[in-house]
Amino acid sequence: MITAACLTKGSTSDEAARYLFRGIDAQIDYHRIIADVFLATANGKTQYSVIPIENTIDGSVGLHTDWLVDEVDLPIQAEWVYPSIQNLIGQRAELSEDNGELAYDRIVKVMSHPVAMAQCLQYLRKHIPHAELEHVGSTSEAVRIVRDNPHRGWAAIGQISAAVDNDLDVLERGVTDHDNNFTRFLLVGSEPFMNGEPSLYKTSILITLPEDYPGALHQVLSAFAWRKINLSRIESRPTKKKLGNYYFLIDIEMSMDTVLLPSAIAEIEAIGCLVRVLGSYPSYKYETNE
Ligand SMILES: O=C(O)C(=O)C[C@]1(C(=O)O)C=C[C@@H](O)C=C1
Repeated sequence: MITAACLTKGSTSDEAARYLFRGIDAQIDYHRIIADVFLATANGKTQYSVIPIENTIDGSVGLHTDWLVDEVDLPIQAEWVYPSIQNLIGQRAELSEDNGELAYDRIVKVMSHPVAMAQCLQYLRKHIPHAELEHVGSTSEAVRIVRDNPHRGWAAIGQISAAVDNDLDVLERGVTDHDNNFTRFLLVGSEPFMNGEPSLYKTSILITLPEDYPGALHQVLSAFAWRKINLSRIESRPTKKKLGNYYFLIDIEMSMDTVLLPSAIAEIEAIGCLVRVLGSYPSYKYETNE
């Protein structure tokens, strides 16, 4: 059996974890905030942590990236994408007109995870502009708070499974501002992970450029370019040491066990860059039978 830490039961992370672990005997250990999800594995309580890292609409999740890079030393062992379908959840009887139609004006507060909320901002602005928006640790926590506070005009943005588990109604389905909304998740931990045939292998590295070296980033990229190594993402994040200082996170579409990649990294180190390998791992596509 494998063990994995994840955000609260009924969250998008929970559904995504169950998808990755399908067919595997896995025990999921739930936590209210992402710091505790990381720490469960860092402190040896679970083998893995399930981390949402990037969303189609809202982009990279900065806080989670910073934890991965600065706070723990847990290699990435897999990545996968999972659809992020958000719904407006609450008590239908309390929040609808006599004819059963949703009464947006009765909703005084909407709660959700900041990333889930960000995926629905245009919807909220259009239909419930008067409501207070409140961020909580996960979408499922938002649903639970709404359940525990009936008759106050509160609603949550979250998963259908959380509505069912908490005896609440799905007031409106699919309220994200764009279709095809997916979240990319990472599985981090010290042991390799495989479940089925990955669509490709990736390696993620963190690069700190030497100071006062004009064209350093250009040289880094050219080490990959002339070897025809495909990069799928490059992102800069502040080092938090000095305004204007950044490190670069690069996702490479290649496993570390090739001759090419270690030689590219050696070339980058030779110009004075610091390179940290965050993991070399299988990448899984989302496949549905529907
Ligand atoms: O709150 C949840 O349901 C989560 O799993 C968190 C989270 C995130 O942090 O990115 C994960 C995916 C969703 O797209 C929105 C929120």
